[in-house]
Amino acid sequence: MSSAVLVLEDGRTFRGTTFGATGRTLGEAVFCTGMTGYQETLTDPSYHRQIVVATAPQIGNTGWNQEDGEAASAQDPNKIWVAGYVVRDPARRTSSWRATGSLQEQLEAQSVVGIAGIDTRALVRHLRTRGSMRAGVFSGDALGTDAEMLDQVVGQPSMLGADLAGEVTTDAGYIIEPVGGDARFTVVAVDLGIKTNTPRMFAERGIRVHVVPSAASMDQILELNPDGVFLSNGPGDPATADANVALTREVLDRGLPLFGICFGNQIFGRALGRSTYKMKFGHRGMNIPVVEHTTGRIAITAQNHGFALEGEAGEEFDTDFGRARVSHTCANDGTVEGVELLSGRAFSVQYHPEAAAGPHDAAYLFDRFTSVLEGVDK
Ligand SMILES: NC(=O)CC[C@H](N)C(=O)O
Repeated sequence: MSSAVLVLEDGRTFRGTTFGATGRTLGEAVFCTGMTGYQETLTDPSYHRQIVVATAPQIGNTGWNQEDGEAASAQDPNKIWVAGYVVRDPARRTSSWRATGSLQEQLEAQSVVGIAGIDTRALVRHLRTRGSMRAGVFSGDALGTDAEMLDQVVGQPSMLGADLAGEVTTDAGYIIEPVGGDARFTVVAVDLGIKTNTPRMFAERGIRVHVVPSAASMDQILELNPDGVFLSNGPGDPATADANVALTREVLDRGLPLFGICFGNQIFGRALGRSTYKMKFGHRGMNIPVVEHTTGRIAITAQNHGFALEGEAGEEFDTDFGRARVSHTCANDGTVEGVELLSGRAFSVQYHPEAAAGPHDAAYLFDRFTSVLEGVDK
């Protein structure tokens, strides 16, 4: 272990030791409050270009396994997408019957630069006060004077305006067949950074999923004869996703059922005429309470987002596709967590009903979408 330093764009530095690979990494510093599920977090494509800070003080005790990778579209579902990892106290020993190695070994093998041994509580309080910001982790030959390192940190592009879905999407379309044979329905999932568990949630409900690249055209989608369309989660600024918004508008024009999550919620909202904005520090974790306004029910949800749709709790509005409403908001800060057409044919949420990792409170949304498919005459 040698020394490493985390440099934030406002000039604050945290000195610690190397964790994983040695070298340099740049990205947006964000914090995740999950107590578990670090393997799923590290492999989630939505974290592309972000340096993730774990608020849980000890990380790595269950090592690394061959089952929990969420990087669906990479050659290896265990591909680590985060730009860097910041922890306080790495586990010195791996303890899980599923583990095939340690977290440290995996970070090194995939050349992911991290830092350990810093006061992550002070860092998270700083990010909560000042907001997520550009950062860098430096160690080994990459170490320089504070001024030299800060120059590199502020020289990188901001997450605002970053168009990243094309960097994480699948190169070619692929199919996930339903569990137990015959498909009741076919859904085309637009891969903006889709996680491994999402097609599984459809497959468990008798749905065949065609996962298509983020740049798929409406014609390519229609050739697959879908009963509905799904918009996945993904990295970057939703304000850049104009092509996906245009595609969504075509899907809605045709009256095809639509379901979106996270980035997909932002794109659906934009297709309904709403705009998005960058949040101060976003929502990342597995314990975020969301209110559903039609039922008053609260779900504890898994989340990972830094942008949000404009809107108010329960608000109804006119769109080119009929009347719509803000269906869900966050119980912590009132931000929009879901929108839907009043017709019920299209809806989306800002969180992760597929969990992986996280609570399963919101899994019923996959059942709701299946009911929408059941009700549609093709
Ligand atoms: N998980 C996601 O889909 C994130 C969406 C978007 N990149 C955001 O940060 O808000």
